[in-house]
Amino acid sequence: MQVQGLRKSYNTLVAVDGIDLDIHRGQVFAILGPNGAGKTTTVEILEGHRTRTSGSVSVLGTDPARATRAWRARIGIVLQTANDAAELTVAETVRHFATYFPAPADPRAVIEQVGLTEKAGARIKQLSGGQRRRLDVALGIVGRPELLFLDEPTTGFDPEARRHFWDLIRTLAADGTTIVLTTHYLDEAEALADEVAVIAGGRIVARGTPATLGGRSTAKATVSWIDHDGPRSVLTDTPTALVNQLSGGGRELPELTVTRPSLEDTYLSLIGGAR
Ligand SMILES: Nc1ncnc2c1ncn2[C@@H]1O[C@H](COP(=O)(O)OP(=O)(O)OP(=O)(O)O)[C@@H](O)[C@H]1O
Repeated sequence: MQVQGLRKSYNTLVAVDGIDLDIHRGQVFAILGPNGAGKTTTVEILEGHRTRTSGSVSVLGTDPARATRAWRARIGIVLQTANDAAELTVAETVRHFATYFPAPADPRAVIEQVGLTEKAGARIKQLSGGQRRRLDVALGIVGRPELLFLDEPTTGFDPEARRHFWDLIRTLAADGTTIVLTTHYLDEAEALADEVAVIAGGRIVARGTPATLGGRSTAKATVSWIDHDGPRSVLTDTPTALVNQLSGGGRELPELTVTRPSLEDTYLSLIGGAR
C-alpha cells in the first residue's frame, strides 16, 4: 500500500494534512494518535469509504476511490458495529457474511477463532459488549482478506480475550495478511505492530518500530534504588556501568530498577510536542 501527500479537508478544517505511508504485504502496521488526529479519516480513505481532497493512494494495486466489488472482497474491515440484525444468531450472521466473498473461511472455524463457539446459537442482541466486538472481528476475517483494517479492535475486551485476539492477529499476519490497526492501547501496538505511525494534527509526527519510535531505544535509562538517604534516581547512558559501580561488583541494591521510556511515555511526548 502506497500513500503520497494525502490530504482531506472538511470545508475549512484540514483533517489530514499531507500523509505518506508505505505498508508492505504481511506487515502489521499500527496508527496511533489522539482523538481527532485524522486516523479514521485516513483509514476510511484507504478503505474506499471516504473521498480525499488530494494525494495519491494505491491499496492492493488499486485506487480505493475507484474500488470495484472484486477489490472490496480482498479487504476485511472491522468496524465498531451498528445494532442492526440484532435478531440473528452469531452463526447465522457469520454464515451470511461469508456468502459475500468468493473464497470465505469456514464460518464455524472463524467463530471458534474468535472464541464465540459457546455463543454460536445466541442472538446478537443477547451478546455482551466484548462478545459483540469478537463478532465484529469474525465478520472482518470470514472473507479471508489479504488486507485487514482494524479500528480499535479490542475496546471492551477482557484481558484474556485481548490476548486471544492478539494471537489471532499474529496468526493472520504469519499467514500473509496485511493488517492496519488503529488503537489507543499502546501495549497493543507494542505487542502486535512491526511498524507504528503516530498521527497528530493530520500529520505523521513519528514512525518506526515500537522499540525505536521517537529514539526510544537510545534514550537515557533511569537507574533507581534506595540507599541510606532514601530513594535515588539517576539518568544515564551507561546503566550497566553505573549499577556495577554502585553495587561494588555484587552488593545488593534495595529496590533496584533500570527503565527506559515506555512506548506510552514516548507517545505522550511526541503528541505533546505536536500540539
Ligand atoms: N464528516 C466530517 N465532517 C466534518 N469534520 C469531520 C468529519 N469527520 C471527521 N471530521 C473532523 O476531522 C478531524 C479528524 O477526525 P478523525 O475522525 O479522522 O480523527 P481520529 O484520529 O480518528 O479520532 P478518534 O481517535 O477520536 O477516533 C476531527 O477534527 C473531526 O472533527
